[in-house]
Amino acid sequence: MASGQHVSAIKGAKVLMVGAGGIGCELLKTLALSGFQDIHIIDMDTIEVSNLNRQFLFRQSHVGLSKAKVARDAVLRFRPQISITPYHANVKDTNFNVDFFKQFSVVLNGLDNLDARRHVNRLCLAADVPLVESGTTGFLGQVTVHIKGQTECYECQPKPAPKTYPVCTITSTPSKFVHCIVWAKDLLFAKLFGDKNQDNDLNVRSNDAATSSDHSEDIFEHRKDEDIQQYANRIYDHVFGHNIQTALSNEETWKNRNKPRPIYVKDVLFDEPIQQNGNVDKSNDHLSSLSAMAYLDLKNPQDIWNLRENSRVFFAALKLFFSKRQKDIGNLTFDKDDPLAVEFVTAAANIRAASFDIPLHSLFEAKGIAGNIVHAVATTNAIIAGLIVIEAIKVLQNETKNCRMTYCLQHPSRKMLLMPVEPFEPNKSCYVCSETPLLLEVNTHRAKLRDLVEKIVTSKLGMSLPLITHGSSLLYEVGDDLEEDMVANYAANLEKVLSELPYAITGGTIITVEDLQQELVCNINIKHREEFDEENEPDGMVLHGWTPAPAAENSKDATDNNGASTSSTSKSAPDVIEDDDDLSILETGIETIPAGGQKRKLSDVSNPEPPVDEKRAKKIPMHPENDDDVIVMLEDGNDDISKTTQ
Ligand SMILES: Nc1ncnc2c1ncn2[C@@H]1O[C@H](COP(=O)(O)OP(=O)(O)OP(=O)(O)O)[C@@H](O)[C@H]1O
Ligand SMILES: [Zn+2]
Repeated sequence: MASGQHVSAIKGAKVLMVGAGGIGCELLKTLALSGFQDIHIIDMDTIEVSNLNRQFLFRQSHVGLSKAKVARDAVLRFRPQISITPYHANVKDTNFNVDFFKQFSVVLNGLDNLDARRHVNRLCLAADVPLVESGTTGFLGQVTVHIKGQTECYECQPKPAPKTYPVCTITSTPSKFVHCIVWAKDLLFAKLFGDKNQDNDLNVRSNDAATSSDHSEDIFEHRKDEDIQQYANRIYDHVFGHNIQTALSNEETWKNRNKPRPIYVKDVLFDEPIQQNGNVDKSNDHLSSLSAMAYLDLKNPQDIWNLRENSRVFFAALKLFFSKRQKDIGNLTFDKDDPLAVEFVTAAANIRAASFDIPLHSLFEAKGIAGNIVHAVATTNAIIAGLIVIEAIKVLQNETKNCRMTYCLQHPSRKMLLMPVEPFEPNKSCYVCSETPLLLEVNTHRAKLRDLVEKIVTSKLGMSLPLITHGSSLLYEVGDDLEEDMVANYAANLEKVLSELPYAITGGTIITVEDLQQELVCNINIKHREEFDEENEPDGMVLHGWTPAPAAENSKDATDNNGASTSSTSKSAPDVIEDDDDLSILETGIETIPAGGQKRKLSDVSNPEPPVDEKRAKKIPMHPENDDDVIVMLEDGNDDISKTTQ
């Protein structure tokens, strides 16, 4: 039962919700039913069919409409007296500035990507508004509370780095299906359909220079007037036959490994007239329905195709791309929502798997691995939304000491499914919420200002509207209202190496990087360094004191999820207490949390890396049930795992 104090805190609150997806729909409903009267919602998306299974405020007829607006209308139907203000917009838009944030009593995030989360964190710090942050991945979830000066900010702790694999495992010695998927998606698919100028390690290297396929770079080019089937055969024989044969010549590699088997078209489709493999004209012309499975009459995506079927899908998909989606070729990146791309990648991964004697997988499974998909669990979203509201109410009543970060586990640990943890104090060396300077090692005679802006300021520090100064001189700035000569001046600076800028950046220089919208200011100490390791330091510069986050959050920032992150899923499956059937769920209601509750943190739930601070090492024991089954990856730069529900 809510006390009078709760009621007035709730009624007087003006709340900003960011994200009206899986968590957001649950959250809006719970806020409305809890008595909140003034709710603002920002969401940039429109409703998709795939949202309907769990985003219960939306119906089929809403597909294509703004999530924020439809969510408002749906809730007003059962709470017509409250005020809900929707914004169909990106929270990074400049009109959502510090003044906009200042009007709210608390901000509640139901987002699905780090880029937006970091942005909101910074605005909340600048506006001094408490933030309740959340995320879910399948059965796992978390709610954390961030109050300026009192608790950690969202960026005080390192975020999980994307799971990566050694290049040689992918190109030469795969041992798991996921390696074949990465090869098919990031190398073969990218080579055939993506940007031709991108580096690509598809070709294996041979000890014998004469047979090295580095010489056959143009093998992947579709030659003018070449029949598509011939082209497809050539590619097939090259990547599954010739390249494997070449790899076999590196005998050292196979001393302690099973040798792969080269596979050629003639071995697999020996009795099939080649032309029948690609009667693509039967296929429907509508892009979204272009499907190799459809015209090969393969119906069940959960079937595991044999080598021959995979080969037929490979040819059909490749031919459909070249005959029906010619315009896309050269611009494609793998998209889990592109059925033809999924078919191609599944087939190619399976053929490679067959070559390396790795068990084949169904399209359904392959899509899950390739798209970093962890199936969403509506109940987790509902639990997390409830916890967000509980924490928000504590924040509104200034009961900061009672706030808890709560982790929702997949299996009970010590009879608990919900694990509350006392929030930590701000990290004194966090460059976002403290003023600790960063250190950048860079070759100031080689790196250009453009490198600094793109590799550090934008991608690592997550600044949208940066301004770079050295002493009192302005080196670079972004904005709509800049004068023409300034724009030209900054454009010229971008192309200059750091030591040749009008106000030279050299070893010992301190530059200031600022984001005007986020009101974030960072000082960066520059340290000149001559050499960088190409493999381990590909940026040619190293930033210290920065919280690493998944690379290039490019997809729907890209593609995806509500949150708890990727690789963490595999590493953080909580301990299963097998004999514990009668689980009890620890109540985390405002009244029931023991003051000074357990000070321990499931750092692995949100962070697969070892705890930075020894204090944090008191983790709840965990072990993945089966590491291989839950592996997910982020090579494509997606910051988070995506999820779907079947
Ligand atoms: N920068 C942003 N500004 C505004 N809204 C955002 C921003 N980034 C993400 N969102 C919103 O956050 C919500 C996250 O919800 P959710 O994780 O359920 O994703 P989804 O896109 O609805 O579903 P799925 O990714 O599983 O298909 C989405 O509705 C998305 O539009
Ligand atoms: Zn911080």
